[in-house]
Amino acid sequence: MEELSEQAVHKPLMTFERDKILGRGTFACVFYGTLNGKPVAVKRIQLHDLEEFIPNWEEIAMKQLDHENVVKLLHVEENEDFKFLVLELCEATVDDYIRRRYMADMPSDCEALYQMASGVQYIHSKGFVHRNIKPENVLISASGDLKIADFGFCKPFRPSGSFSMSSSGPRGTRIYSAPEFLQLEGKSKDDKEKIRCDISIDVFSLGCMFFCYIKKGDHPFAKPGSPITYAVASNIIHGKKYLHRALMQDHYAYEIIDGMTQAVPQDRWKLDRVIEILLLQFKKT
Ligand SMILES: Nc1ncnc2c1ncn2[C@@H]1O[C@H](COP(=O)(O)OP(=O)(O)OP(=O)(O)O)[C@@H](O)[C@H]1O
Repeated sequence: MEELSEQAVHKPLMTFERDKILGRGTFACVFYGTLNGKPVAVKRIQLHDLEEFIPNWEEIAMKQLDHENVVKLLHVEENEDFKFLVLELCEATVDDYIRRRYMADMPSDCEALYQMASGVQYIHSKGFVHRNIKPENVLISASGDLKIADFGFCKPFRPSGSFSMSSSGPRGTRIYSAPEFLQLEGKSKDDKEKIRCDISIDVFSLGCMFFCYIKKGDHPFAKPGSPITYAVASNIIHGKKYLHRALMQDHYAYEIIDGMTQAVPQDRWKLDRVIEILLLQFKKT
């Protein structure tokens, strides 16, 4: 009895405001809230959207992650209907920034790319592949730091770096997905299970994002000046890249983005190399 009351005293106090929605995703709604009186973001996930016999990798991964460029999970609660992930509060997404909806001071482009690459490299170092890197899933903190978020689609990978695609294929927007990932669409569950992908699918998505970040919304697989449409996914599959039409070849990021968006996974740059070059560039400026 005494133990119970002690637990009750120490249980963190979480609140959230139903009318203060910070964002919505396919499976969750994120509210402004507090944890022990401090401002936080509360991601509310309907329990029936979580598959019963499949581990909840979002929660498992986030509990293990602690890095300045990864959104921190502070607390988890559950009731009959919902799971609540209490997250460090951020101000906006990279999508808001590239669409010019977020106008606060930001780090230099080079530092921003470095931060995003460091976050993804850390996630890989902990044995997880994110699989949904896109501008909506990188958050901006009040101090202007970039943080990788939304681990709803992440998975652990084997020491070889590979993982099976099982029932999954691209989710939501497909314009940041690697070609091998897009090619899973329409395949049967059995065929998907035979296909192994590796962590370089995150590198591909991050490379596309780097370009969008620098060019404020353009895409390396979209014809410059034309709207980013479904044609992008087809261009990714067929290797139609328009990097040289939109970025000078002597721009420090040209070679990096080109290396990260190679069609063949084995040819794609590793994040160590990306980070090394960004650091050198960063020191020059
Ligand atoms: N920690 C946070 N601070 C502020 N806003 C946040 C935070 N986490 C999420 N958001 C907002 O909520 C939106 C949806 O969150 P999230 O991407 O985690 O949901 P989801 O349902 O998993 O999305 P998806 O459809 O990409 O799978 C984000 O794009 C962002 O606008």
